[in-house]
Amino acid sequence: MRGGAPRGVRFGQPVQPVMQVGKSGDGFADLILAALTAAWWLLRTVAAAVWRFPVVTAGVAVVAVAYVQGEVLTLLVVVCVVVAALLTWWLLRPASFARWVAGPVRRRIKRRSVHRSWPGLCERAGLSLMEVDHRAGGRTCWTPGLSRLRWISREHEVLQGQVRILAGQTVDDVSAASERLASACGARACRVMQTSPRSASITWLYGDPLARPVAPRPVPDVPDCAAVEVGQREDGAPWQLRVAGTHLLVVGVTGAGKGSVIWSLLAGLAGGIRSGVVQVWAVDGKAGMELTAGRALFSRFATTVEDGVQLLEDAAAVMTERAARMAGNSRTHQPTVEEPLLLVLVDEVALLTAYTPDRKLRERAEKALAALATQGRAPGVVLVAALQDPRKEVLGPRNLFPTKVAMRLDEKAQVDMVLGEGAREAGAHCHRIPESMPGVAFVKVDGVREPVRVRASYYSDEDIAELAATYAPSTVRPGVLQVVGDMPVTVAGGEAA
Ligand SMILES: Nc1ncnc2c1ncn2[C@@H]1O[C@H](COP(=O)(O)OP(=O)(O)OP(=O)(O)O)[C@@H](O)[C@H]1O
Repeated sequence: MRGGAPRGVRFGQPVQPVMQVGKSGDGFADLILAALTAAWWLLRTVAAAVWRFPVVTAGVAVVAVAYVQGEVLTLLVVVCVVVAALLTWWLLRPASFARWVAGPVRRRIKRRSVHRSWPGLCERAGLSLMEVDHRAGGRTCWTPGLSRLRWISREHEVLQGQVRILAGQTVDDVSAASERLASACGARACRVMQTSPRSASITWLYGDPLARPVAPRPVPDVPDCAAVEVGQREDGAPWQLRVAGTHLLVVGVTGAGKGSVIWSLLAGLAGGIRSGVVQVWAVDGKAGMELTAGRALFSRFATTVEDGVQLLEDAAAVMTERAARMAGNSRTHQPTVEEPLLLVLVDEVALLTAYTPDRKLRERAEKALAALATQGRAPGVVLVAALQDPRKEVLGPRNLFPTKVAMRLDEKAQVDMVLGEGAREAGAHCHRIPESMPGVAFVKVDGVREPVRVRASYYSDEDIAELAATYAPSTVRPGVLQVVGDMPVTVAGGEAA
């Protein structure tokens, strides 16, 4: 059994002592052995105390030295002066005291307490494995190793470490215990993310950087379509969304903040919209209520179901024509002014599919959406769809969206419906997002096991108006895909062809 014992284990606790004292039958030898054992125990205990409680042991040492030197009074005066100075600081400047004294001390205590209690935590959370040595008659309790424990965000109190999982365990086992690990450590949440087949990063979140609205990000002149910054992640890092070579589905009940994801995305791409490297065709099934404010950013805009379906079919035609041209030459589309990345944005897509009474229109919309979702990625035609109701009969090709954003949802069963099976178990509690936190969501990207909690930047009506006024696409350019009237055409010699 020991041969198969897990490698990389950092904590191993023998539960039953294997070494036995007093079997030699020689009284003097037994005495020496007992004295050596006692000395070894004392040495280990003192070393452990110094290692575990350095401040306390240093304090005891200082008091002992002062006592020996006969300077106890001087020490008392020094201690009183330091305490008085700290008290005055705390009373006069509580914020700077919290920043420079209380915060670091609290974080240090918390980090050490998590590190120290980790073996016990693992045992209570069912993450330990018991190994029985039948020959020696002992048992050893193995717990997953915890290393590199550090605060990755002091401001938001995010503590992260690396867990080396035991042979016979999976990262899912650690994920399943994450809620217990969070409450045992007094954290708001605990997230587990696989980093290699045998290890995972474990993050305890004490503060919540998403508790307050996230301010809009600066608009880059040249957008990075592989990582558009649209908000903040719960670990304090920026939330970046891939746009090129993917499709994005945003789902949430009314008022969940789907609009903020859309506006954040448009703002992140605005530099490209102005230069013409990105083109946005938008459909607002709610008669333009949501998107009209950004009308100037769109090369094409539909506010009725008929126009919306036509727009989707035209986008599918552009996609087919590009794909035919690219066949045999290139497999990835490089956005240029001549052939921009085409973002097809559909707000409340259900109005074109499930809620349209006209069966023919519905079928045309479903066909165009399915074509865009299945073939649009390579030729640079990206579908971004927002939806309130995640049921399959409302939007069929949900699984064809590699990036899914689930905002506040009504029922917990809807979480896996949007993000895929196992997402709720992995911590995506969209049904628990409070109404008071619009813009908060869980994002799941295909190929990444764990959903990530995020909040989109908030754009006020004034921000949107300014965005539209500043970043509207430049006018007609020769040889460029343009929309004239309501039709996409390539303009020759600066005039509509
Ligand atoms: N990221 C955000 N941060 C702070 N507040 C937000 C955010 N997003 C939205 N809100 C607030 O929530 C309200 C509702 O947002 P929004 O209209 O985007 O929701 P929605 O999901 O699009 O709803 P509907 O489906 O009914 O259009 C907004 O008026 C705004 O006040």
